[in-house]
Amino acid sequence: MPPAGITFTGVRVLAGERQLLEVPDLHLTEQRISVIGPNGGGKSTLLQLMNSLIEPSYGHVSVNGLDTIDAGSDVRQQVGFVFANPAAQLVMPTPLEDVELSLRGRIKNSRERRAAVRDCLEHLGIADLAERSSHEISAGQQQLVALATVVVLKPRLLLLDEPTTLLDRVNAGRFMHTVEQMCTAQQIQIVTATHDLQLAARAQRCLMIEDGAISLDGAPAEVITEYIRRTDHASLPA
Ligand SMILES: Nc1ncnc2c1ncn2[C@@H]1O[C@H](COP(=O)(O)OP(=O)(O)OP(=O)(O)O)[C@@H](O)[C@H]1O
Repeated sequence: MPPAGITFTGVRVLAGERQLLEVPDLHLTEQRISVIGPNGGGKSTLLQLMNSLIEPSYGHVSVNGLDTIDAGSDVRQQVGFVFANPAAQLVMPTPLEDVELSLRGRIKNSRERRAAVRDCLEHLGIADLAERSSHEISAGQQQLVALATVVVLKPRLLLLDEPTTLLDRVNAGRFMHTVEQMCTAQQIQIVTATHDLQLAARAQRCLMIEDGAISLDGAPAEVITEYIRRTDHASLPA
């Protein structure tokens, strides 16, 4: 059995001469991890390294024992990515067709494929949306459909990059509750980058990233308290 979790070893990401992120040594095995920190700190860069959307300039990232460069396509099969804006992930007229599109390469038989789609929508509590217009459903519903297009592929790791930015508090809470229930049931690891500190507090481990480095790493309550302390101070007018 390959080692579970995500490992960073001697990782540096450069854009030209500029260093965007440095992660010398990190091993993430907790089921729910949150990543917080100021704009431009490097949260999205960290997530994108985990599904080989970005390759490290130095060092290695591995997911469940697979190197993200040497085994990039295998890693992408294990990793699902949900972005802030669901509209970027929904391209078909209806949720049913969008989720089915994800499965085209996996299940050739159309009846089996439809059944798998309906099953997934059912699990996420959005079966009633299957044939609605994707453009007419609410932002919260669209985000659940975007999630469905990813989880129908049964990833082992789910990366959420500011997934509740466009949602109100009630829908944000519902969305994360659905994600957490499903991921716990299916043993999917979740890494969530977010500015929503209530959401970040729901994780088992929290990383704070600023200026391209992990500055705090530990229990969410402690990391978040320290983040608030530092930023309260910084946000006071001179
Ligand atoms: N393709 C790129 N080329 C050059 N620089 C980039 C690129 N992508 C991101 N950066 C820079 O890398 C740094 C980290 O950006 P990143 O998007 O990871 O931060 P973030 O913490 O997710 O920010 P935010 O909270 O604003 O989404 C920023 O300085 C950004 O300008």
